[in-house]
Amino acid sequence: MARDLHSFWEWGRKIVCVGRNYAEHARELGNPVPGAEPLLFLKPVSAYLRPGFAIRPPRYSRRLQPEVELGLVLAKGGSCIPQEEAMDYLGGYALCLDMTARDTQEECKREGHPWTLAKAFDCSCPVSDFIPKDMIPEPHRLTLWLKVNGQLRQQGQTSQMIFPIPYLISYISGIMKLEEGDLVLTGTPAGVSDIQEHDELQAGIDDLITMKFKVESD
Ligand SMILES: O=C([O-])CC(=O)C(=O)O
Ligand SMILES: [Mg+2]
Repeated sequence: MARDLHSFWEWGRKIVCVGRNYAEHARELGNPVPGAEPLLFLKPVSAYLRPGFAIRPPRYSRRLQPEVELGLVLAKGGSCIPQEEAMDYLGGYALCLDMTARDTQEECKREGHPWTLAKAFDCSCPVSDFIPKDMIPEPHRLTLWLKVNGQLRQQGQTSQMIFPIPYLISYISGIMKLEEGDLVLTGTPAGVSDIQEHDELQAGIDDLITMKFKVESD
């Protein structure tokens, strides 16, 4: 039986993240722009954080950065989904932050280690309410934005994605089965920057949806 996607973070199965899907962001970190294939990594479902709860930086990082991203919520599962059918597998969207311990990520890159410590810690996936698919008829014509303490830090158009949504669903499902309730983060536009304790983050998709999170450490 189909489950209620409005609470997908409570029962969803996995979070698949796409990296460097906006050329300008890849360049701002001095990374190569992906060639033929997207860059993928995973977050566990324990990374989910809902508005009302504070973002708590991991103890080993001094440079925490939010990345505003469009999330895709799967309504049904499949393997090797053809691009032409990919949108039928989508149930809707969510606004997400891919919280990144940038100093840890730089060390992982230097050492050739996986990004788990940099990307998969508790609180590393703040997520908005579920947005049903029919509320976003043109997902490649959205503006994603992020303000820190009221100041605009990131603003980007989903039209700038290197790999568009149907391609991503098809590509990922050819590697790992996508399941109902899975979330796909589609990468962040340019403008990432450090945040500090007590900062207030506000992110949005145009004026369609917005969410707020405070940064606290204990
Ligand atoms: O850490 C990175 O820059 C890769 C990434 O997640 C993104 O591009 O959204
Ligand atoms: Mg990201």
